[in-house]
Amino acid sequence: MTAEPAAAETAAAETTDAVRERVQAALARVQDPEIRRPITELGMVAGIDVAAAGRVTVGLKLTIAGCPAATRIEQDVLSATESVVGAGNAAVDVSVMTPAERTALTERLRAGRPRKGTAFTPESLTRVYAVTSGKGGVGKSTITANLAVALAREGLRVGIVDADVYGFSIPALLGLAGAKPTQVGDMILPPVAHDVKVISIGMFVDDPSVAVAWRGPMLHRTISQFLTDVYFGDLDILLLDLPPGTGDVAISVGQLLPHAEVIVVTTPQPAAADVAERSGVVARQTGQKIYGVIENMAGLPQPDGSILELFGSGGGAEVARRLSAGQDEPVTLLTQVPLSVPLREGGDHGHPVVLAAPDDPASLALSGVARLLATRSRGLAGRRLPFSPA
Ligand SMILES: Nc1ncnc2c1ncn2[C@@H]1O[C@H](COP(=O)(O)OP(=O)(O)OP(=O)(O)O)[C@@H](O)[C@H]1O
Repeated sequence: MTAEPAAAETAAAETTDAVRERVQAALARVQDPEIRRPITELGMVAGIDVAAAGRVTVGLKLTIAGCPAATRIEQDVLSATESVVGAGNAAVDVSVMTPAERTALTERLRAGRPRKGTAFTPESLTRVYAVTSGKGGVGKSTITANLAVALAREGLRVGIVDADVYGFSIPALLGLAGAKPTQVGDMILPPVAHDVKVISIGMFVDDPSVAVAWRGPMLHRTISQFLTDVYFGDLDILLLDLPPGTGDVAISVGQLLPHAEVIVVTTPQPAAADVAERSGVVARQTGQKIYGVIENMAGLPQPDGSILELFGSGGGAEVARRLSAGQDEPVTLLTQVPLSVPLREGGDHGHPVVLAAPDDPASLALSGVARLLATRSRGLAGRRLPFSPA
């Protein structure tokens, strides 16, 4: 009988194809941790070889040699393959993309956007908030980091641009101290922490005193590059941590992101209201809208239930009141974040308080603002309307 071997061969071939298909489906669930897209969409699966004995070897192409996420991706590919063919029956053959493959990847990620364009145009669906303060040390970076993480926890796609040239503390606040972005061709992949994509001036300078000496044009170029060359993908919300005060960065952000809305952080000290108000006024002069004020370091709850107003009271409401003067829409005081030891500790350990201690009063205040931002629609600020005046 000749029919039997032929049928057996067909069955074996079908099995091979079926195994390959199932492995392919399993690999489609493996994400590149930096790009956050399935590796199958990124051209990172070079092949799936199913040997006669059912052993499967997956060819994995890393974007660059020494890719920081290499071990994790390789392990995820192995686990995904083993979930189909069983432990011990899978192997991963790792290589690196050729320059041409890398270019194809970056083109695909740019999705037709011109090489030098930013994804964050006024027409884009990403809401942009610039967090600013009149002076340093009022907790602006801590608030930015916690808002970002709380927004990501709400299921939003969130990125942070840390443009605080004098105190780029966002990486450390999110547990990314020392992290460096991966460069794929002319594209920069931002490190990810707690589901938030982060890019910071601090990731590009080894000596912090170097960046502090940067002046307007250099700062402008750097922020512009962050907005064009960094692959954030489709974001729901981009937060910018601005340097305190009213300097060059605020002006650059006004030019590069005219639709950004500003959140002013201040302390309860009425004496700090002047400088906080000024930072808002400058933002407004550069064409941005002020969304609201956050008062940080409000009263410290005491064991007996009383509140110790270490930094006085009323500063946040005062700044909101002054910034509302002459405006059609009042600027609101979004929340008062109390002084909190867990908040400070969370920052020191790179584990934001909204995750580490979600029931802490500071977490509740910040999560409340995050929910507010999460449910706001993009609005029309800075957006070109689809008609022109007659
Ligand atoms: N509500 C709070 N309770 C306790 N500590 C706080 C609170 N907010 C901020 N801090 C602490 O205050 C210090 C300054 O905070 P942070 O670095 O966020 O300020 P900043 O305004 O971003 O400063 P700069 O602009 O100078 O970088 C940090 O040690 C932080 O942990």
